[in-house]
Amino acid sequence: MIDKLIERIKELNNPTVVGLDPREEIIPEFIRKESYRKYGRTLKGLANAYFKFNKMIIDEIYDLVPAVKPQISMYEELGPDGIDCFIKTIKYAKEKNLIVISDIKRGDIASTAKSYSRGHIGRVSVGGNEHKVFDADFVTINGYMGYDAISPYIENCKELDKGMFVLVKTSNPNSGDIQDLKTEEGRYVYEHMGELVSKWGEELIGKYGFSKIGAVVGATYKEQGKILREQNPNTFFLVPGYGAQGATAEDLKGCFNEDGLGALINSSRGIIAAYKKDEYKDRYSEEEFHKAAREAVIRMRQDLLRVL
Ligand SMILES: O=C(O)c1cc(=O)[nH]c(=O)n1[C@@H]1O[C@H](COP(=O)(O)O)[C@@H](O)[C@H]1O
Repeated sequence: MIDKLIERIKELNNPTVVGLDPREEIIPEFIRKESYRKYGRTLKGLANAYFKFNKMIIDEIYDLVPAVKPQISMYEELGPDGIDCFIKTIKYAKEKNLIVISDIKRGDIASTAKSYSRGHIGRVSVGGNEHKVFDADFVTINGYMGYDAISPYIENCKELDKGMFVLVKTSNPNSGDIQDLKTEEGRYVYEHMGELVSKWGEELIGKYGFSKIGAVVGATYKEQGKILREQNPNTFFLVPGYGAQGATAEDLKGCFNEDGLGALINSSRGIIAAYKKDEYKDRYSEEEFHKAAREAVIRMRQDLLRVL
């Protein structure tokens, strides 16, 4: 799947992934009203609104970007209806030939991780009957519990051609609380985690020289991105932080190698809530939120290609 992702990035000349992180406050009123009329102001009503929102965004950007990244928290908090919307969103995105990164950031002991892996990128067996549940192409994983917390996903990555992105240097303001501590050898913890991820992925390297096991490297940490890129030539980066978190194209340039590969840049609020921003408000109505999202994708691509 990492090879397919790289091929799609090359075909579209666009290393962008759109984060599908719906929140009630960014769903346009016409979608909320219609859904609440049908299902009431209920969790089901909001989950239905999320799917309508996601579908309109996907229909507007599927020809421009290689991937989407639904963040499971926004769906989980709505309970079963939210999970149903998450599953329907993944399914619809894949029907539109989009690669799906399920942002689940799971981390647990091997026996538990096995269930996460089976549900999200594997198959669940019921009386010998194999079921695909979430069926994402990639998942995000927290590997700070060590190798046994990620090893159960490797089997599915190998057998079912899936992938994962392991947290290495996260984009949040306090990532340094742990990730910037120094090891006995005098390296930063994030460097050590980067090296572990490289090692964990060395058996899964595809034809473009990148492993199915990638790393999450925040665009908000320019120097660290450059260091990690140099230290881990076979590790593909999922790079959040652009746009809403303040990172710019210059900040993330170091995440790419000299061939302009090696990173997939995420933007969630910057794309799906573009219509609420001043530079879009006067040209797009709420009903045209998906058109604003398309323009935001086009502008992001131009911004990225400017530095590549
Ligand atoms: O795993 C992630 O995707 C992730 C890692 C990280 O270090 N920082 C980070 O922001 N993310 C996710 O990337 C998305 C960023 O959203 P925006 O800030 O709206 O573009 C959210 O879904 C976050 O959960």
